[in-house]
Amino acid sequence: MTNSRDARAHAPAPGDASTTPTVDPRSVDLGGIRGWLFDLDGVLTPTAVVHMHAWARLFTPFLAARGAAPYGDADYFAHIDGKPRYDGVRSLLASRGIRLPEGDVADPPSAETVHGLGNRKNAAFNETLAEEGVQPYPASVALLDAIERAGGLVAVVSSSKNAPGVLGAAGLADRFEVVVDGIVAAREGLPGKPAPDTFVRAAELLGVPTEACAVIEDAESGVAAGAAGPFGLVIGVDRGVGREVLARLGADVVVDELDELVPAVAGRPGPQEGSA
Ligand SMILES: O=P(O)(O)OC[C@H]1O[C@@H](O)[C@H](O)[C@@H](O)[C@@H]1O
Repeated sequence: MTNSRDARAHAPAPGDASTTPTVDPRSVDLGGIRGWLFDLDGVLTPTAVVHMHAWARLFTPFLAARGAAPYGDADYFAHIDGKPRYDGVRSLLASRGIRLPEGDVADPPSAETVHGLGNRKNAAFNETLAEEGVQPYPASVALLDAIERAGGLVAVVSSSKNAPGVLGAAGLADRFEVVVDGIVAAREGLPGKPAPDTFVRAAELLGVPTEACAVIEDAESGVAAGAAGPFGLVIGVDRGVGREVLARLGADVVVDELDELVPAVAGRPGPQEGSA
């Protein structure tokens, strides 16, 4: 998929130091937006934290045993957040100059391979999810409700192969016409975030041109993916990455909670059309 940033004149290039101030969520112009592409973990559900803790359970003892620089939350945001599972492992290992054999998806969690480590983290993630369950962010559900009332179309775009389980546990499975997750991406050979391809695919499945879609993301890799594609709007949700970082990476609007966008969605003139 080509990088078609040129279609979006309103956001700074990723890494551009001259950050343009983001737009006020209450007055953002949503006139052209008909499709809404939601990230899952950290946007719809608080499961980014579950992922974060599971990664820490993996990498804290792993790095200590190798005498490498200790693992911290900053590592999650910089190297792992929002990326597909094994890409997260590769990025973190690269940050410490550690090379491991790739192994295979069937590797047991005890294997000292890229896939073994990813599988170890996944076991920790599923353990926590089963113990604690998951409730969606109420403010995100409020935005979903407003979009539905306005006739917009919604999709989930997640790097996670656990997305169906998380959506089901959160009671959100029936809310989405389209889900492009880690399973779909692997099946279709789509590169994960920060590449824009999974978002582009979701727009295509919704039947809405990318220029009429908004990308909603909390992760650096996810906002970068939105900024790398020809999307109408990139909305950053600040769950810890920081407003400035999200804006610098290309978020046009940054919110603390998604219900900040409800007035703008509700104030739209007339119902939205279903497809392109
Ligand atoms: O659940 P999976 O398939 O291991 O996916 C991993 C990733 O899924 C993403 O949705 C999270 O934002 C990441 O931080 C996480 O590492």
